[in-house]
Amino acid sequence: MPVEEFVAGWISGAVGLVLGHPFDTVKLLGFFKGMSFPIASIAVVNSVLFGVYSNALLLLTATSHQERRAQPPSYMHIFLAGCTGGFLQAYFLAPFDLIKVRLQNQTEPRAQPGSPQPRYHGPMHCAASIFQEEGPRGLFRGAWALTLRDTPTLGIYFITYEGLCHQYTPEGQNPSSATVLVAGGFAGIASWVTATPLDVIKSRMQMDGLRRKVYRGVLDCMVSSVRQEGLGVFFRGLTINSARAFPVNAVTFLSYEYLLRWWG
Ligand SMILES: CN(C)C(=N)NCCC[C@H](N)C(=O)O
Repeated sequence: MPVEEFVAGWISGAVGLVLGHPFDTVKLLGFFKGMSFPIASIAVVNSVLFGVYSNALLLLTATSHQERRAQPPSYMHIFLAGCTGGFLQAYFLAPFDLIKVRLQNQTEPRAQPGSPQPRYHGPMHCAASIFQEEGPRGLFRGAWALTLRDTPTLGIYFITYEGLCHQYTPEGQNPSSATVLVAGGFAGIASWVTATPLDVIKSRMQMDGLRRKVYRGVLDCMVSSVRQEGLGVFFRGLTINSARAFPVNAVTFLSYEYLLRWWG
């Protein structure tokens, strides 16, 4: 099994993460400032995503990353490989994402002196508290919604990237840096635009049960969110998600492509 894609996925994810960090802190109202935890999580998650995607394509088409320029896989194969990568990475992402969402939603640090202490003191404390209070399964709260969010949207991610590269690259050649940047950026936007409705639901499921349990499941969360807030609820965060997605995924794909070309 080729491992370069796992390593390239990790490094390129970290590069994208550094670029996206200011957007994340805006999105999180400045509460998720440390970089070591997101870098550790991206190491696992992006290497699983890119590694599984590439190895799934290898299984489906019997072509390596280098051979795929001369023999492009079908869009169906790209979509299936992307969905497989998205599905598997969701399970690695679930505990990291839960901790991120729980820390993001802590309002206490903004409060005045004398107000209650924050519930969690940092990522490790948050993980340990969830484990103690909710058991090991607690660390996977919202994982089902996360899987529903990531399985199809990562298929869309890779299909957009490969489709745009194919469109703007002469046959048999590698895409230029400009093409990779634009295709990567639009792949990020396409995946986040389609992921945003379930991203909203996923975050609600991850916060559910902290004080009391409100939702009976993903569907119940969707229905009651729409009943209370209207259809607009599914588009919360769409602008910031898309604005962040372009630069993050442009540099992620650029570094991924160049690392793989460099390693031969
Ligand atoms: C849930 N969605 C839409 C995705 N995971 N899309 C792929 C982009 C991944 C990249 N690290 C980012 O954070 O934009």
